[in-house]
Amino acid sequence: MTAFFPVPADLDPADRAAAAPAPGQRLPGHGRDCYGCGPDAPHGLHLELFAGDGVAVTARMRVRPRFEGGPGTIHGGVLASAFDEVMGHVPTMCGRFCVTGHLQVDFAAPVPLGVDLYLRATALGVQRRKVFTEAHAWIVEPGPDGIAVEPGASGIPVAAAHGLFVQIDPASHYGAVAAGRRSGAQKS
Ligand SMILES: CCCCCCCC/C=C\CCCCCCCC(=O)SCCNC(=O)CCNC(=O)[C@H](O)C(C)(C)COP(=O)(O)OP(=O)(O)OC[C@H]1O[C@@H](n2cnc3c(N)ncnc32)[C@H](O)[C@@H]1OP(=O)(O)O
Repeated sequence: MTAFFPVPADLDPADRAAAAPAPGQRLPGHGRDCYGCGPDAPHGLHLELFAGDGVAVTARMRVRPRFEGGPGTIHGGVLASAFDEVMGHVPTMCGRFCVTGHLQVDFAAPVPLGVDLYLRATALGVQRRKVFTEAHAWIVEPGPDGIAVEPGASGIPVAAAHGLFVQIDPASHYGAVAAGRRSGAQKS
């Protein structure tokens, strides 16, 4: 799979925060209405997120009919959103809250509707407020509970992604957004 993503040579290592959830622990997500991870988002992805080893986050997702792009296949933007969400949680494993500055996806194979996807995202390193990430997605067999588990040898790699996430202070960042909304922007 070809990818063009400039990664600075002088990144600092991304250290796992002492308070990060243990590997395998379900992550709570960050908002019930979040398009990516919120259980109450009616059209959302309903990603289930888990802490991985080191500074890694994994996710599983069923490709619902409402995610269609080309006939019978996932919309590329939906897969990009899934990568955004799983990589967006990686900085939290380092105790940082970040927003997406740059997101890049390489699509390697079509993803049929109805399959289960497994995603894994890791940190490549940090530089000041920037956290560089990469992620991969596989089609996997459903697990015992009916949804995807870690890909074994039978996992089919379908896409990869890179991201640059920028650390913010949530109160001031979202406070400024809310102030802008009150001053006239409409939420539809
Ligand atoms: C209230 C409750 C909170 C509760 C929290 C609970 C925990 C939850 C846990 C986890 C959840 C996370 C899951 C989320 C998943 C989804 C994430 C999304 O989809 S986020 C939506 C899309 N993204 C945006 O809307 C950003 C919009 N952009 C901005 O706001 C700004 O541009 C921002 C913050 C990204 C940067 O602005 P500046 O003014 O603060 O900083 P500057 O100086 O411009 O950039 C800092 C560094 O980053 C580089 N940079 C910034 N943008 C870049 C870009 N696009 N490409 C390359 N470099 C970039 C700059 O060159 C600079 O680098 P140098 O340190 O100087 O080397």
